Amino acid sequence: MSDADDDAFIAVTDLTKTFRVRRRSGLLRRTTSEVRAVDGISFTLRRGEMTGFIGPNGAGKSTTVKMLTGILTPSGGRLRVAGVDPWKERTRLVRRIGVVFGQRTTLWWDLPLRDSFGLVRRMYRIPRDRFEENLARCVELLELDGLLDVPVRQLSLGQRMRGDITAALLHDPDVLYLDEPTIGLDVISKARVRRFLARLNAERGTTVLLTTHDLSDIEQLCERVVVIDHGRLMYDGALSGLHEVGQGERTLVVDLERELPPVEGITGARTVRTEGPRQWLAFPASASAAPLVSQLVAAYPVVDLSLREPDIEDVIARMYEGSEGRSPSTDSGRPGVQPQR
Ligand SMILES: Nc1ncnc2c1ncn2[C@@H]1O[C@H](COP(=O)(O)OP(=O)(O)OP(=O)(O)O)[C@@H](O)[C@H]1O
Repeated sequence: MSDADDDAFIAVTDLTKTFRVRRRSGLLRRTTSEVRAVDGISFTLRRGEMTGFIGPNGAGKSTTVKMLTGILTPSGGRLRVAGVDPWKERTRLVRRIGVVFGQRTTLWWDLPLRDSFGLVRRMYRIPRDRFEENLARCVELLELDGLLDVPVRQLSLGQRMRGDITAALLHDPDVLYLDEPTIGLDVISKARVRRFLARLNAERGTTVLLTTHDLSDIEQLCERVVVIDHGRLMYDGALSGLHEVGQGERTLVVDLERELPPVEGITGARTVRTEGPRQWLAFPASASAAPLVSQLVAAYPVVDLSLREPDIEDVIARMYEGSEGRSPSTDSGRPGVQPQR
């Protein structure tokens, strides 16, 4: 049996990363301090799992992904990705992983997409037939037809993102790290990218670690979510459990015919804000909106309605409230607020 068949395809154990930062203090003096970007996190991913990796800005997500890809060396702990130590065997690992950063492209700005892909083929020494087959598949599923001869600089954000995803997959990686793959995309482009990723995971069994601030990316793609903050593991479990732990709330935004006192008497909801004829009603994320809507429409002159999902920052903030007074991590490395997997 190869290491790739092991249950823990990616194993992160007590992983730590500290950076030494030099700061000017006063006119001439400089002081050195330490930033603990990743502070003893542990989790494992099985082969073929698609997992959300989330946390607020500065939580340590990128630093963790950089260690998983071998770009950064850990300060402590252990790491295995597809049986390989990323930092020590980076060149071996590179063939097994693909990386997509939503905020910057790995494509050549002045070259048409086709030429960028050709360079990727040479870099990874991908056999011609394998390359052609993978490219044709991505072009079809990501709807890149007609864009292959366009220079990258002329592509829209959504088109460029689909190009980046293709470039990351041409060498058939076993693991794909995606960092904000839907950031700035319109609804249609987002849907296209999500559909593609779901299919990739289902058909090819690609192990995917998805970093995003968009909770609906996670909702549509991942059953499991790993949350970190201040470099520490806050939660590892089902997305539904995260809502429960974080007591996530959804909001119904209601436009009434005219300005009225705060809406009341709607079972399971409470009015949290009013602004002219518009009112915001919060209710538990796990509850259905349908009964609230019927009660509202029966009792109030409703002109329009829309639903707002909780965002990741909200949910994490609530996790903190829920675990107030407790350390984010228990001795086992699992947080007090974390459910069992
Ligand atoms: N090269 C570096 N030198 C010093 N500090 C760093 C370095 N890289 C990251 N940090 C610090 O480490 C912490 C974690 O940063 P990281 O980029 O991993 O967070 P993140 O969760 O990816 O945030 P974001 O969502 O904003 O991208 C932050 O405090 C950041 O300032």
